[in-house]
Amino acid sequence: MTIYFYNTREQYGCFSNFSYHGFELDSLYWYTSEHYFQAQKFVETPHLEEIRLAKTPKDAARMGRDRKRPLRADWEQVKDDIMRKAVLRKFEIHTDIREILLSTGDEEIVENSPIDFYWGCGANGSGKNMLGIILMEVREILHERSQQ
Ligand SMILES: Nc1nc(O)c(N)c(N[C@@H]2O[C@H](COP(=O)(O)O)[C@@H](O)[C@H]2O)n1
Repeated sequence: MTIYFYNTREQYGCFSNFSYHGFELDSLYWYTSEHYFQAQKFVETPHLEEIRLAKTPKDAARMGRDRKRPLRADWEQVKDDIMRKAVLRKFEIHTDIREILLSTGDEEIVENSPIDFYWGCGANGSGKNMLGIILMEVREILHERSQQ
């Protein structure tokens, strides 16, 4: 049965990038994977630190999407790998949610976002669901590691 997630307060909310599962990555501490993802839009500029320290993941997303801050030129080419890196780190570090991810077995995982047709499935289910796909990739990596 397909596993849907979106709101951090609902079942499987830990799969959302907005869940408070912090980690160290690139020698810096990140409150959430959303903070990390949004800040990477501005590498080598002061906006990275500004977003890293955003009070909430919602603030980090708002700041990262605000085009008053110039987006790095290669963003479309690198964004999927940046998301992979952040999501893998999050589930490597936090044993409790790693177990939740592994407990989903081979089920399809879908970010049930009514507005996001890239990372989620969008309002009518036709979205790419890239975050769900990345979560399934990370699950596979962690499952293989757990068998070694
Ligand atoms: N909770 C939540 N609210 C939204 O408005 C969203 N769009 C999402 N989806 C997440 O947004 C992040 C990507 O943002 P960009 O638009 O590419 O900057 C990513 O974490 C999606 O999972 N979630």
